[in-house]
Amino acid sequence: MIEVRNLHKRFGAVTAVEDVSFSAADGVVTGLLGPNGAGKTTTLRMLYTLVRPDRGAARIDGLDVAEKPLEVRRAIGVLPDARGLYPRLTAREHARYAGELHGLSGSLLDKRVAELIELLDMKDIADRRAEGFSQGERMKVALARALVHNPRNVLLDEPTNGLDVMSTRAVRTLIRRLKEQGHCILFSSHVMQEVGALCDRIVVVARGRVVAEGTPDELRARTGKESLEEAFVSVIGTDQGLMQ
Ligand SMILES: Nc1ncnc2c1ncn2[C@@H]1O[C@H](COP(=O)(O)OP(=O)(O)OP(=O)(O)O)[C@@H](O)[C@H]1O
Repeated sequence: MIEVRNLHKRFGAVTAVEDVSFSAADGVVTGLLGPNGAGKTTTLRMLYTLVRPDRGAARIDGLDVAEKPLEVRRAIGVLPDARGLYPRLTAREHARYAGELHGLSGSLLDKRVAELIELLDMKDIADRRAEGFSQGERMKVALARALVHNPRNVLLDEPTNGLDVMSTRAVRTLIRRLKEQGHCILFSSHVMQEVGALCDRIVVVARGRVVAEGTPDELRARTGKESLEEAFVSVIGTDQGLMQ
């Protein structure tokens, strides 16, 4: 469960996030949708304790991100915007290393890593070094690393960015599975089709502010638009940066 209340963050003269509030419940896929520069990544970075909010608060499973950063990090799995892999480690070694950092070991870790390799369809790359991996392969490794400790809350920054159709489908299937298992999933995207295909609730952000929030049906009803696409354009005021 993620609760964000009145978050603010400035970088010098740039206000990246201005009074952002929303909640993301367990067993629900919540999408943070907005054009480039809207403040999605900065919001996620505050949630995963990389950036300290100037004002406001965020809680993950009741833990305040500024007061309990270590506990928060244990309760979340993060796919950050920079996927940085170690070129000399294999896909399996990446997942194992992340698991060890979370205190997993022995047969429990072996089993979990094998499960993720199966789930993410990574068998053919599992024991290859990451050097030279394609974008989709890198994404799968980063996802395995994010999920190895079976975190209750999963934060994904643009998880399907640059993926082909098959890899996008694999990521969508994984997200649906996590939802069925009761995880809280928050993902950011600037692609409205992606958010429309996956999300139960959508938080629309533009220029650092939440401009609309609700289920796809609620957003359509509120704007009086038949398609979700038209509803988004209506709340943001432009379709710039929201189409793939
Ligand atoms: N470390 C930083 N220093 C200075 N400005 C920053 C920093 N991080 C973000 N910003 C600025 O804050 C604003 C919001 O950026 P952010 O990355 O949060 O947007 P976003 O919605 O994730 O965009 P995108 O879809 O392009 O990733 C932008 O104007 C960006 O240039």
